[in-house]
Amino acid sequence: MSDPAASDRSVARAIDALRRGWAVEVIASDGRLRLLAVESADAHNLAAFDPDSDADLLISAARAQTLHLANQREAAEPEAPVLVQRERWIDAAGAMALADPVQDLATPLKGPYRALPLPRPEAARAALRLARQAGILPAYFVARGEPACEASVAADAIQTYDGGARLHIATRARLPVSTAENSEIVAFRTPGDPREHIALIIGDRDGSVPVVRLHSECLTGDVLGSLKCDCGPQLHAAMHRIAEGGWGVLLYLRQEGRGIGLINKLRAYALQDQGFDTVDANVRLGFSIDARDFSVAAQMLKLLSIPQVRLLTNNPAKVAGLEAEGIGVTERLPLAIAANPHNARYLDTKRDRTGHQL
Ligand SMILES: Nc1nc2c(ncn2[C@@H]2O[C@H](COP(=O)(O)OP(=O)(O)OP(=O)(O)O)[C@@H](O)[C@H]2O)c(=O)[nH]1
Ligand SMILES: [Zn+2]
Repeated sequence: MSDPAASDRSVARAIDALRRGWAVEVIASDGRLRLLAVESADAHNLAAFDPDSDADLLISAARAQTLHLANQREAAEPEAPVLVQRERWIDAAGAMALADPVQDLATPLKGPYRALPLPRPEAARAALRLARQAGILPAYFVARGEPACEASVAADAIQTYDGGARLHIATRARLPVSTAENSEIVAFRTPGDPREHIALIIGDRDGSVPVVRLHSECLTGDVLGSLKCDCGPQLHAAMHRIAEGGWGVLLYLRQEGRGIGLINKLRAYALQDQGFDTVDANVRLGFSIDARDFSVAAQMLKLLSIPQVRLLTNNPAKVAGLEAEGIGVTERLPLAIAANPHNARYLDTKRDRTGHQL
């Protein structure tokens, strides 16, 4: 598809369809797959999609490995697709138990499952990517027949999908906050993504390079005061640091759960309750360790006419993400928060496994 807007539109429609439990067709150079997301399947839509109960299941290699389906060549790469033969006893709930590692303790695995050769790997890979973009578990029923599909999308469109294209400032207003009475909120909108990012500009622009914080949304930490992470205290510490420096900007990015969405983050928490760390939990669910794209933050800074920043972060990926998009990071300012018994392991894992520095 040559028109980027039309291409993004087809992906947006497919994402919407998946979340609603509607069938989607993914078309690649190696063929087409007709798919129903396991997460949004129920007896009703599954019967319409798969009247003969012979649809196979597509899952991530990470999940296949947990299910001991190790006979897949691609199993070394956790996000790769694996096709599993659907046994007749696997209904919608059974498929969810197969797809969702959180249920493993409550629903001892029935198995054995049988992996099948993957006839259309390019289409399958694109389909799993699409599920991750939709914030649902990367797991599908794959029709053998030709059920009607609500949306049809090309693998190339999924690959190049840019939900953040055409970001613009939608509105701005004064917003006195407890940390800084002299603040202004700026709201951003993009047609392809319902997530509305915001910037809080603290103080008056004075020509100096501003202190900037990129904060990824964390409902549990920011709003509920969760002790499992450091987000809430980091958010407030950052606002104080910016206010002390005279002027600066907090970018509040709606990238919940490092970009996998709230529900999948809570699934990761359930796996952490079972002993997995934050990195392994993401991978076990079939996601990458960090699914965020910091280029949206760079776009926001450009729209605010801020070419250079002093960045409050321990995460080198944020520095690299801004610099890759042409924002100068003149200084990195660490943002350390005292650990508590609930988040000590999380903070250690960030340091040891995701390259966070202090
Ligand atoms: N998937 C997942 N996300 C988590 C977990 N704990 C916290 N998060 C999310 O991680 C993100 C943390 O965001 P930030 O504090 O901005 O980023 P950071 O990578 O920690 O980097 P700095 O704080 O800047 O050093 C938020 O989106 C949280 O919702 C977890 O266990 N799993
Ligand atoms: Zn958090």
